[in-house]
Amino acid sequence: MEPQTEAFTELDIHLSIGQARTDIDDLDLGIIRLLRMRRAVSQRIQRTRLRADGPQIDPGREDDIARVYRSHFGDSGDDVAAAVLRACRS
Ligand SMILES: O=C(O)C(=O)C[C@]1(C(=O)O)C=C[C@@H](O)C=C1
Repeated sequence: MEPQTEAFTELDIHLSIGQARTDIDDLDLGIIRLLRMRRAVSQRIQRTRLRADGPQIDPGREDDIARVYRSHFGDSGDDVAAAVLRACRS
């Protein structure tokens, strides 16, 4: 392979990874925005239960949520659900 062609290919790869990383950064900001909105709603529910002298946590509901994440991400869905639920605790 010609050195020039190889250099161009490397630049091409570098640019395309850079663009993809910009896309990922934008997507992460969207996920963070959604997660903050989710946390606000979740904390409202948790506080309502606590004010009524109920438990903060509803394990049955958390199992249902984990099942949904598992159906989308397989075994790692459990970890994703656990992280989401943890981030949304009061
Ligand atoms: O759905 C509820 O009852 C909530 O309190 C919300 C939520 C959640 O973040 O999804 C939070 C804590 C509970 O253990 C279960 C679920």
